[in-house]
Amino acid sequence: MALNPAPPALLVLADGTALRGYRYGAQGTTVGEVVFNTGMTGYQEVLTDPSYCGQMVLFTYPELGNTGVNSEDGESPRVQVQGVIVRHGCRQPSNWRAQESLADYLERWRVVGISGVDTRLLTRRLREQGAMNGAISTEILDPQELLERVAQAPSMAGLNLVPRVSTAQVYEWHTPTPKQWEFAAVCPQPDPLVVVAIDFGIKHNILRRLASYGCRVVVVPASTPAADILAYDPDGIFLSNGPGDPAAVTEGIATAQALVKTGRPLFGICLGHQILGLALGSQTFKLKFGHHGLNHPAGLGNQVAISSQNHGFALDRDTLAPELQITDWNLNDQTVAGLRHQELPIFSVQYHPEASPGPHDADNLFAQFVAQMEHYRQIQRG
Ligand SMILES: NC(=O)CC[C@H](N)C(=O)O
Repeated sequence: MALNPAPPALLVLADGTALRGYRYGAQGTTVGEVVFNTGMTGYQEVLTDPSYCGQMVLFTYPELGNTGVNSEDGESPRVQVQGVIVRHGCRQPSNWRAQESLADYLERWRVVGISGVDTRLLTRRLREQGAMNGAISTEILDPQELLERVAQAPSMAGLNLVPRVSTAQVYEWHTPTPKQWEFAAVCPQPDPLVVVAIDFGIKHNILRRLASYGCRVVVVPASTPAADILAYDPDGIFLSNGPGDPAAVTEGIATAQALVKTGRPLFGICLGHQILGLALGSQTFKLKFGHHGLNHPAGLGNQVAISSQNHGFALDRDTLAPELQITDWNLNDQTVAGLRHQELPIFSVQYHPEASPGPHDADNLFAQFVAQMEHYRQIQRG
């Protein structure tokens, strides 16, 4: 039985590039910043990562959706991306864990996508000119008309998207990484360390790794003042990943400033790393096309970790506060990938140690956070 051909769809970029393809996901029109992701696996994790809020993801891997989607691999309870761009979108998945096809999943979450477009051409354009806004539509099929929609969209620089994705309620997280996927020694704790995680758009796998390392995790909204965080008497505070321009998250930066003064252990990932840097007086800038992939080398000296990355902004190495020491460079472009405070138990990484796209190289950072919290607790309890 022949499958009905998918209905037409149109993609335009802000520079006027227009490509025709087929609907892959929901009907409608969507506008956002287009970024390319070079990962060969993990599309479900990408699509549900709250850090992608406001962005349309162009997958450079040419075949998407083969393993479908399941109820376990989401990094948050919903699809977060603004749109999906693929070369070939599989409509009939085959995998023992598949519960739904990717196209149906996108449609269920009302996310507009396009397949059948030349993703190599688009990637080259974004590499040459930088990430830019774009639109996908299944209903506006005239390039000029769709381009007018793109022109109305705000630029990512200056956008605070954290309120769109942060939790409204405080909750506790208890679920560790499932046994069949666990790869590091887990230390069960009789008197668990208490971590308050500030949710700027937190990924489930960060919460799972903290639980796997024996922590009791209290997740709080991004707008929670420092005094309310300290009311939990946490052994450590975690600053999560999240979407948008870090410099626009002024409330989070002020909270981090207050927390730094307490001397408690702080650990930041991605947006959390940028917020810690900003809190200490450093500045951020927008990268040309960002880092979105699974194999970015990060390191210093002869130590290199293969890391998963997803960010469009970075801390400016020339404005780093003097008390911050660089622990990792992104070895592709020499941007700052990791920091440690010289005196206080504070450290952060621009990459994602919780992601395990094959390598688990950076998972030991969670052990490092735990060691700092244990040390802090010992000192406090004398
Ligand atoms: N994954 C993240 O936390 C991304 C941080 C920030 N939104 C950036 O694009 O740089």
